Amino acid sequence: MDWQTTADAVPASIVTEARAQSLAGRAPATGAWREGDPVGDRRFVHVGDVPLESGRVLPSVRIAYEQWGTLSPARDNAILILHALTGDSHVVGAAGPAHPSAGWWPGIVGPGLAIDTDRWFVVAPNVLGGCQGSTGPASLAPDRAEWATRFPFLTIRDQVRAQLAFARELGIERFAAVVGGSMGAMHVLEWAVMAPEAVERIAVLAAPAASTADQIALNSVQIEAIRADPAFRGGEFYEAPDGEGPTRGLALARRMAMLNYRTAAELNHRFERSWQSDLDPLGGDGRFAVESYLDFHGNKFTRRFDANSYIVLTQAMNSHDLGRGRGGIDAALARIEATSLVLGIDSDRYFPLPGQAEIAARLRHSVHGPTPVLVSSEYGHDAFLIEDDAVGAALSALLDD
Ligand SMILES: CC(=O)SCCNC(=O)CCNC(=O)[C@H](O)C(C)(C)COP(=O)(O)OP(=O)(O)OC[C@H]1O[C@@H](n2cnc3c(N)ncnc32)[C@H](O)[C@@H]1OP(=O)(O)O
Ligand SMILES: N[C@@H](CCO)C(=O)O
Repeated sequence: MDWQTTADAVPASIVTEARAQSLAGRAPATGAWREGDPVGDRRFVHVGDVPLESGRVLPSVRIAYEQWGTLSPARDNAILILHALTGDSHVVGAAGPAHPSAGWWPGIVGPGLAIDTDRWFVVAPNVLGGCQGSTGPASLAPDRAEWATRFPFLTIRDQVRAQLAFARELGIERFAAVVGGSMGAMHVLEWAVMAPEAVERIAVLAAPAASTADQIALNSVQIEAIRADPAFRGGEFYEAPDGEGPTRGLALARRMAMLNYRTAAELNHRFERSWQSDLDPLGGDGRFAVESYLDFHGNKFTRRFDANSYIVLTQAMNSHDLGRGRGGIDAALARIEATSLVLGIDSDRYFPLPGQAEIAARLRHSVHGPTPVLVSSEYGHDAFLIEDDAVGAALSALLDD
């Protein structure tokens, strides 16, 4: 199938009754993109049924994506970018009616940047289970009602299987590079093992070879924060009579996650002990600036994300184990043939450096030898989204190899 002609914007006429009500003014129960919403730069491909590791089959899967640059006649200049937990296909570009947030990697992808769109054809799909256009819990199942709690448990490998089908639909047999940070890097590792013939280079930024007990624990309390919100209704909140979704639980999960993504040093340095209001501590509400910062990010997040999607994607991250069924992590890493970049951040308390050191030590074709490229940053895990100079230089070295 021709990649240019498979892109089909969902017709505006496909508007569910529930969505029509929310468009008519009722508060939306989810921050997910839904049929009938503005499409913006999104394109869609239908990849059919996706068989899952669990033995179930997810039918009629749709993948949303965006693209930049021009695919060469030989189709040999494509780069696949895979986003982190709460990212989406909007890697670069403005916020607007179709995109609640501006692009998340504007300093890395674009003309003249590390991933130079004058040279490379860049394509970025929204992950399976996500909520910005790809099939996920807020999408309509074949019976035209939301999947909600009927949506299956997904693994990182299930999501990569959908991405492989997506690449086939685009007609791209081999990527010059598959690049991702955090959850996206878990997908990158699986690409390198599941489809070595389709991957020339990989960039693994700030992720482990397998989620550790500590990481699973940090993730699981966030899931529980969502489930404890009465408005979660066991996951069946899309048709709630009052239109309310589990925004309190989702915002709390995001606040907790932000503490994994940033560092004590940054928060202490940036906010000190300052109060949010000039009136504090004498007549204000006792709120510290750092609390306000977390509230801000928690609340903003609920406007762009779906609580069921957050659970599905977090569980997928917990499932991550490159060595499962492959004789262990070392054996799986030894199978990787791609030219590789592994990057870690010295202050990352979510996916700490030893996780990347384990990967780098086992890869045979690393552009920087047996240790990860080290990014020194105060920002912690989120540094892969913020430290454009260091991350860009490492990516340039990989792509010039
Ligand atoms: C790979 C992916 O795709 S992940 C998706 C991208 N990630 C996200 O969007 C996560 C949410 N965003 C973030 O975590 C960050 O904005 C990053 C990582 C993208 C960039 O980090 P930074 O540039 O350091 O932004 P920072 O965390 O300081 O947030 C800035 C916001 O906090 C607000 N803020 C700062 N202090 C306070 C405070 N005391 N009270 C309330 N709000 C505050 C600012 O007004 C600013 O608002 P804006 O986003 O509307 O401009
Ligand atoms: N800020 C990133 C961190 C997770 O990698 C996100 O929200 O997806």
